[in-house]
Amino acid sequence: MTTTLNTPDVLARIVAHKRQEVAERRGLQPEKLLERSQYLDAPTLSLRQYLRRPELSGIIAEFKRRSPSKGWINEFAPVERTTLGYMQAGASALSVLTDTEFFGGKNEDLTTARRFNLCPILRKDFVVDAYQLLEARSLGADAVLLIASVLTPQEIRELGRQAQALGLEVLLEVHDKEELDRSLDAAHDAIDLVGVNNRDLRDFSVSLERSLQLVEHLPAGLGRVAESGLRTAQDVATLRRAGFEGFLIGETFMRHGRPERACAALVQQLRELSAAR
Ligand SMILES: O=C(O)c1ccccc1NCC(=O)[C@H](O)[C@H](O)COP(=O)(O)O
Repeated sequence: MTTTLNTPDVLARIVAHKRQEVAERRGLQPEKLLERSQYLDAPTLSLRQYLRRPELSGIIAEFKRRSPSKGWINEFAPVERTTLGYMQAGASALSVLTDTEFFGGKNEDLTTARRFNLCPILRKDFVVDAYQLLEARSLGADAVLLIASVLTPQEIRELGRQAQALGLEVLLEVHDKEELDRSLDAAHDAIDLVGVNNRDLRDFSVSLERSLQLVEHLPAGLGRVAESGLRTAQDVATLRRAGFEGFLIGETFMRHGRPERACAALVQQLRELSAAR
């Protein structure tokens, strides 16, 4: 059974479910077992550095089957063909949603993407416990998301440090300046990239203005990522001109019967836009 939500406390419900899920998973697969993964000895790839490679588009292409706001987006897209196609289309990195209850993903989606691609992979999930960091590493992820609105600054610092100690990069997600300031004050060194989420989780509306207003406050040393609601090459070009290096795009691609082709078309339009400048 999966869940679609349109209530203001969507994140609270996701997080409550996640805590329960982590407790169950720890019972089934304790840390000792996760530590046996082949990926723990393999080096990780830097998302921050890949986003700065000038020959790449900066796009982090997301594998997202469903969402709390939209329900099913693309139930049947195969992970192998889609993620490999994203990278062949010119994406810089991948994001894989592993949450099952609300997003229809699974851990195996990430390991499948890992087997087929040599690029940074962000494990997109709702981290509330250090167990999930080791789990992310054991699945072959290179980076994890920490969401400022569901963690205290101290939790961000602790989880961020533990992630980095495992070789993972940390993408901190913020919605406004207040979340940004309190997280940076407590945990600057435990963060590698900052993502501004354009989606208002109270009503699910999206506005790129959120990113455009916050970009000047993002520290230059950290990777800068615009997240959610990006639809066109023009959106990406506008955000790039404003100072962003990374562009996280899910639904725009996944809505298409062949998501990788939608990604290729957008990358091509982006090339045409920069050639015309
Ligand atoms: O996508 C949602 O409806 C959503 C609801 C509640 C919490 C998180 C949610 N999305 C997770 C994401 O961060 C997005 O998948 C990601 O930024 C890509 O967004 P989009 O391009 O708009 O699919």
